[in-house]
Amino acid sequence: MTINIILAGPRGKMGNEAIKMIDQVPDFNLVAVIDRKNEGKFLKDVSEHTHAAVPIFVEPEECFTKVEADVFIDLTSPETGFIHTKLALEHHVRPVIGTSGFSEESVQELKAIASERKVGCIIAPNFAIGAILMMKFSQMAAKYFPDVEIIEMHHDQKVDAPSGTAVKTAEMIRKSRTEKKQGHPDEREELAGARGAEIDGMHIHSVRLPGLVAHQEVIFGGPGQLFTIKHDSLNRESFMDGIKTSIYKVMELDELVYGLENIL
Ligand SMILES: NC(=O)C1=CN([C@@H]2O[C@H](COP(=O)(O)OP(=O)(O)OC[C@H]3O[C@@H](n4cnc5c(N)ncnc54)[C@H](OP(=O)(O)O)[C@@H]3O)[C@@H](O)[C@H]2O)C=CC1
Ligand SMILES: O=C(O)C1=N[C@H](C(=O)O)C[C@H](O)C1
Repeated sequence: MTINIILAGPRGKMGNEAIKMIDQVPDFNLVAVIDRKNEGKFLKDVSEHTHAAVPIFVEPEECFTKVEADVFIDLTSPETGFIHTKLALEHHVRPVIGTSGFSEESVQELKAIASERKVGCIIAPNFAIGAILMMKFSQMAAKYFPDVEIIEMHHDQKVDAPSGTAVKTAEMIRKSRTEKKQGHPDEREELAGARGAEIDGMHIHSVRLPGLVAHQEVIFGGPGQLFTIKHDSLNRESFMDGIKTSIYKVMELDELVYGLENIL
């Protein structure tokens, strides 16, 4: 079985790691990349094993029109990722999307296109198995601890805040938590943003520092006790098993799945 893959964002931190992973899986074949820069006609030195040169496309539409592929991976930015995903679905190339920051409306719009065209698609705010468990355990804990604060910490090159993982965590917690406006009823921010972002009365705090990769703590509080669930991605290899699993799984789907927890 050979799965032909197009990847967008090859010069990025994740794109680079994903190319190494694709190269190591005998079933996977990188057939093209989409990049807003094209310094050479072909992608050089990306692979010790890819024998054919991999063409670089600056125009995504041209890429999907000219190149036959089974799966499309996006690791860029939310606006670009959304445009790419739409194009991939329209060309019947199954998207596996790691790019974070898609709005709920964007996900719903893509879901409708995927269903209408019967094309598999996976959007995963986090591909690390430990992060998925952190979200699942948080969902379980929220049934007993409705008071919760989410603290996500990332490298200082991250453009979107809060992280896709933090938003997904809050969405999953929402399913089991009795809705509650947390903190003192008269609470006020003396400095705008002091209490972080809010989803259904839960607060999300975003920390950005050099030295960090991707980390999240979900802290639950109850009378006389605290309960903390924590996950750390120490490098980008932590996301690769999830991408690999998604590439195989998306081949069997005919609709959009949002979140890796739904395919594991
Ligand atoms: N789902 C998951 O498990 C994970 C998801 N992510 C997400 O993946 C995405 C990429 O992360 P990361 O690799 O760290 O980021 P990087 O900034 O390192 O890489 C992003 C790449 O996308 C390119 N890009 C950005 N905007 C555009 C655009 N408008 N058109 C074309 N290319 C563009 C950049 O090009 P240029 O260099 O020219 O700016 C760059 O090469 C982010 O959304 C991040 O949150 C990250 C880690 C794990
Ligand atoms: O930008 C990152 O690095 C990461 N982004 C994703 C997110 O926004 O949740 C996943 C992971 O946290 C790393």
